Amino acid sequence: MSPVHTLVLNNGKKIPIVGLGTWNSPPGVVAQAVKDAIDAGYRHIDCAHCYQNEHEVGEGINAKIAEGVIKREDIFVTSKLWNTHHEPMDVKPALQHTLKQLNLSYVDLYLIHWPFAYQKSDEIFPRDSNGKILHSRVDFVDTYRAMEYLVDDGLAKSIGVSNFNIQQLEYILKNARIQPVTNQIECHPYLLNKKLSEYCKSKNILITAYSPLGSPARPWVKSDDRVLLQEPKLLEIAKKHKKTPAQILIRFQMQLGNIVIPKSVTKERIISNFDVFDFTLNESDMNDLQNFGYVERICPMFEDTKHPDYPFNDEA
Ligand SMILES: NC(=O)C1=CN([C@@H]2O[C@H](COP(=O)(O)OP(=O)(O)OC[C@H]3O[C@@H](n4cnc5c(N)ncnc54)[C@H](OP(=O)(O)O)[C@@H]3O)[C@@H](O)[C@H]2O)C=CC1
Ligand SMILES: O=C1CO[C@H](CO)[C@@H](O)[C@@H]1O
Repeated sequence: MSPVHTLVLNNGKKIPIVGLGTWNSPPGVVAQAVKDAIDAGYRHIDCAHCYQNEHEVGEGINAKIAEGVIKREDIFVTSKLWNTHHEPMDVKPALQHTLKQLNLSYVDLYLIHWPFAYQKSDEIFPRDSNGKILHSRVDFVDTYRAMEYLVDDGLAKSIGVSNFNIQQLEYILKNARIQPVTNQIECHPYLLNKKLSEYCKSKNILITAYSPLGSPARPWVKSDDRVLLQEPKLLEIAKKHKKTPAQILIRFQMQLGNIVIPKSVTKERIISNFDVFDFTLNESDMNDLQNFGYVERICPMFEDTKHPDYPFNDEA
């Protein structure tokens, strides 16, 4: 097995650069995907309560621990606090529920999934009788303080945030006792998030890039007929390096200095998406990949735009 390629978080802990995404990975399929990923060399799995498959993800991880392929400490497991559990008193029970689902005693990283809160509910998207999402106001610094206690308790080795904008990060940093180690955000050539990335870099907060392949399973948000994985310039770069377009997009994130979490439940893709350590994109490739122009946000959470903590009102 080749060495695990890692970056160092601002608390000195290591995080494997390439992780397996699990959103939209169906129960009945995802446990095998996790096992295939671990066999292929992945040592980082990105999960979330709202993906509703943590039980099966845990099955995959624990099967590989039981087989002796990995030990618990060899694998980096991330989960995320969902919007319905932002009240400080709900934070620890939410992680305890996730740990029970995963059948693990700690996560390596726990993130606030979004800065905005929904009303407490067992539903992922609680709605009123008109179908409108039931928002609530919880100061996310209060939520974050409850996250800090999870580190004290040893239930989460590191904590961080996801989908936070610069102002929201500044507010966290002003009040944090434990620095967030990462901001997990959408990042790919159609949405580079340059200002936010530069800000995070200046604060020693790593970017974890989600939807790095342009999330092709979300055609419903596309108002344009451009498909990232089929961009002519990307195909040209892939041909030149004898790599797949997906491998180029993953390598692109790595060379930006980001953690990257491509999702797949297809064994061949899981394997090939990890085969990204034996080539380098040159400066001109990197520039070309940063010149596609903004197309659109793949994960805009349109139903939440009126929430005062919605993060994307003044950034592209
Ligand atoms: N914090 C947040 O708010 C968010 C976090 N995330 C995280 O990031 C992960 C990745 O983002 P996601 O939105 O899933 O999108 P990705 O950009 O990772 O794309 C995943 C899709 O691409 C397909 N695919 C995978 N590999 C290849 C390949 N080599 N060639 C062609 N198609 C491929 C997959 O299909 P198949 O599985 O059928 O192979 C799947 O449909 C998520 O799974 C989740 O863990 C995502 C969105 C928001
Ligand atoms: O992580 C995520 C995956 O996609 C979901 C649906 O768009 C989002 O709600 C969530 O943030």
